[in-house]
Amino acid sequence: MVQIYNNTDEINIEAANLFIESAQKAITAKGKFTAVLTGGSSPAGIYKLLASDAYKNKIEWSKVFIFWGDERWVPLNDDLSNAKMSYSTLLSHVPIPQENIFEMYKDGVTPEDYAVEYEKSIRTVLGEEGTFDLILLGMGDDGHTASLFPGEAVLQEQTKWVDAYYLAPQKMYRITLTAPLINKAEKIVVVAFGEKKINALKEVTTGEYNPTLYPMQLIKPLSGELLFLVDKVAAGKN
Ligand SMILES: O=C(O)C(O)[C@@H](O)[C@H](O)[C@H](O)COP(=O)(O)O
Repeated sequence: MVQIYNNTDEINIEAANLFIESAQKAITAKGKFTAVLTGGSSPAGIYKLLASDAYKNKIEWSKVFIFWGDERWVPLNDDLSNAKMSYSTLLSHVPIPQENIFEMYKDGVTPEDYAVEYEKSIRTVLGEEGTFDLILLGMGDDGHTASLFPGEAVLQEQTKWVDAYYLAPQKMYRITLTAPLINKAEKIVVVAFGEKKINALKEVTTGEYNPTLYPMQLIKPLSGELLFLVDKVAAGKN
């Protein structure tokens, strides 16, 4: 479902509310909340809101487990690191135990080996079903999501939950959750705003099925819910 908002602030409030709602529901039902954060620039406003006094006290952070949808294979103090951005805007400001945070990068190992290790961590926390309570995703101007980029072999992956590969156009390794794992989630929230997203959003939501070109089309939850929170600019209504 695509929900259209007037501006980014409204999207941030809705996404933060959905995060709180999912967290409270999961913690009441099973004593823990498993969430996946997205990288890119779009979620910073959501994270800052969640870290604000009005929001952060609504969550029992000791029962929250944080993973990422994807990561650029760079050290945690690099400005390109999705984890670095998530710490500076959210995780450093809330009382979450460090052992509940699963960064998608580790010094001294190869990205491929770490993908295997990361999948093990997911299985340990989530069990063999691999159902995250909430996955936040962004969408690139080209229709990629997480590090599922157009034309890359990772789009074909059916077995692995986590994969790592060299993304030649960006000259860097990427590590990413795969579509089959993402699709097991209870709720998937995609955030997209601004003019640059107009074409991708249109192709992904109303165009022909061509996930090689628009990988976001691979995101089709098995039994969960998929929500696009977009502004009217991205929706082409301005
Ligand atoms: O690390 C990344 O690059 C991502 O997680 C990526 O999939 C991102 O979400 C989109 O590229 C949208 O990025 P923006 O939010 O910056 O538009």
